[in-house]
Amino acid sequence: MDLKPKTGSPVLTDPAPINKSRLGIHSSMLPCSQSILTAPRKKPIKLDDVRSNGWLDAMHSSSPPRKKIVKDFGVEIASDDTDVVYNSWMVKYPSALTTFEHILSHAKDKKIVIFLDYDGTLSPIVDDPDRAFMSADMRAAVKGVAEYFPTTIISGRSRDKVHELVGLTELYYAGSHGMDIMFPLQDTSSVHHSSYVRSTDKQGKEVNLFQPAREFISMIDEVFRTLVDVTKDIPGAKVENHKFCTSVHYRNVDEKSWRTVAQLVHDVLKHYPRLRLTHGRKVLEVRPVIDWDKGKAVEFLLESLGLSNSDEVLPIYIGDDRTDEDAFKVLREGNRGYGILVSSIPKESKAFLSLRDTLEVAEFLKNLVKWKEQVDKKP
Ligand SMILES: O=P(O)(O)OC[C@H]1O[C@H](O[C@H]2O[C@H](CO)[C@@H](O)[C@H](O)[C@H]2O)[C@H](O)[C@@H](O)[C@@H]1O
Repeated sequence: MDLKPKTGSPVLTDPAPINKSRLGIHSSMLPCSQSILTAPRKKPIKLDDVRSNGWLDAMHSSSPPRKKIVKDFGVEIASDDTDVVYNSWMVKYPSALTTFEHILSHAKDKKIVIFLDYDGTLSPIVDDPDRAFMSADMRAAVKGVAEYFPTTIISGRSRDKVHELVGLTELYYAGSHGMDIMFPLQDTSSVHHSSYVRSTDKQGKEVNLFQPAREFISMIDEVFRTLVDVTKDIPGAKVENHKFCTSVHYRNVDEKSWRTVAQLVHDVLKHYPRLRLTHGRKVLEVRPVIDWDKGKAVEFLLESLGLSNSDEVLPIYIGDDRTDEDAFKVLREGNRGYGILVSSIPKESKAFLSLRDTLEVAEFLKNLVKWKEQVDKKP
């Protein structure tokens, strides 16, 4: 895998907009038989102006309100009918709760491995990123699955921050969109990466640390400080430093100023050809131009944990964000496991299944635990 930083202009990779004609197309939910949906991607665009390069459009479509989604289907639908739209979308992305038995039939004789995104998956989206807490019920559900199945949280946040928010020691953490992975010491001779080092975790236990963007730490810190400075007069703008990437939030910025935010970030990035921009939920994410994302992190972890044999292992990845699409894609294209999209609105995705919100995520995790307890009880 090529981990060398590439140079060139930052390129936006926005997902395809929702295509009404795709609604209602039934696809089998079997990982091995479902056709691959290749969302058309925008061509790389030179970053000159945030309106012409698509940044603003992407900002408006990020985490859109329900009304806007309905409009995007190209038809005027009374709000009561949005459930009809959601239900037809679910033909393509069935609920992981109602198809639970089906998932289990694929899990038979296989080891389930769980990957969980944090924001929007384990904690509901809230205005203040510092107050995105998990409920006690969710924490218990995550603790439960981690007791039975190898479980990793893969977040855009820094590893330390997401560990602090989740507060559990019995699982693994990958921060900065998978660019900072801590995993247990074991025989790593099968791992084809040399970029991991020995380290110790918070409990003083020896672990492996994989940080493919290590050389970018000081650059990210510099950009973080610049972004804080240039956005300081924009009410509501918030910049976070995640060590290997940095985020500029505009959720609490007046929509009239979104263009200014985008232009400021764009102007800073012009000086950093080795950094690129991606879009999250009302957040602009600046990260190194390296061939690494949540999908690569999933592959790396499966390999590092000795779980890469797809005949014996069933990975399940649950996430809500555009960055989770990279992981869904890896599972779909590798014909293994299930990507589960958390969304209460219809959204084009590479996931196989869906869950409506964090409450359904907790229910799904608890169902897995109940099932495993029953299986283990059987003589
Ligand atoms: O990969 P994730 O764990 O989903 O992290 C992605 C981003 O999540 C956070 O921002 C999002 O959640 C906030 C709290 O609900 C919300 O206020 C914000 O609008 C969302 O974009 C986090 O703050 C970002 O840094 C992460 O990149």
